[in-house]
Amino acid sequence: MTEILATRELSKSFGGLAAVSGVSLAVEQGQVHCLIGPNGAGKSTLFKLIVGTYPPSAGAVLFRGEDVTAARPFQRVRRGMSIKMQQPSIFRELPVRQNLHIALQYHADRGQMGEEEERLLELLGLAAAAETPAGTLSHGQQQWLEIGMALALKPALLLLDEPTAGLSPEETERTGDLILRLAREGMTVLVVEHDMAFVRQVAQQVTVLHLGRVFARGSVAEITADPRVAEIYLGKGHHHARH
Ligand SMILES: Nc1ncnc2c1ncn2[C@@H]1O[C@H](COP(=O)(O)OP(=O)(O)OP(=O)(O)O)[C@@H](O)[C@H]1O
Repeated sequence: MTEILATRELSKSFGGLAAVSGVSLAVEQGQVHCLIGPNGAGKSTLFKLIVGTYPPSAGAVLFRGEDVTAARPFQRVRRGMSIKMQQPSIFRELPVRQNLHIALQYHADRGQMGEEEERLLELLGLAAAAETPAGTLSHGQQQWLEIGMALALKPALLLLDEPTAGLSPEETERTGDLILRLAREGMTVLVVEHDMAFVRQVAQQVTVLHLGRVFARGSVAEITADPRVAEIYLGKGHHHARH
């Protein structure tokens, strides 16, 4: 197995607070890797360190064998990271197809754009909504469109920050189906997620963060059987895993 992404002893402090401390994480090529943990565990901060939103206080980020710790977000994207953040980035007034068209301009060659649009529309389950303004789609459909725009960049690694936030259980399961389909096609995916049903559906590897550190790692079966993991979710002062 080859690592596509690794962090080495990565840390980030805000003032006196160590949001992420000494996190070493390895994402294997072709796997769906989920990053979980109770509220405040440091998941979003770690994600932002990986994509380059924040510089780390210490440690390194390695992507496809290169040290990208000092690389800007757009440089990481150019090297093959594609990111769906929580904040929407679709063009709401434009039809779904046009959104994909814009995202594809960076990668698809002109002759293939139409074909790629159709492939993505079908993959996302949005073929019937192709001419609908993106802003009028359901929340779930908007999330899928966002994933499609990230996919249009033909990434080596797809990074998703809480792709099921605010979705119904049905929409969550469909999102899981989409991720599984991408995984079967060989995509590597790193997902920050709260929803354990979704994690069970998609994850091959799970890393549990707690208080900024790696608390546990393993397969879904190993993580869900670990009583220490259950304890941190139920611990006083923490919220339960959502849903
Ligand atoms: N920009 C910031 N400035 C100061 N403190 C921050 C900042 N971002 C995060 N923190 C703090 O760092 C810790 C980790 O937060 P982070 O958002 O990474 O956790 P999380 O696991 O993503 O939580 P959630 O599940 O609630 O999204 C928290 O104590 C948070 O308050």
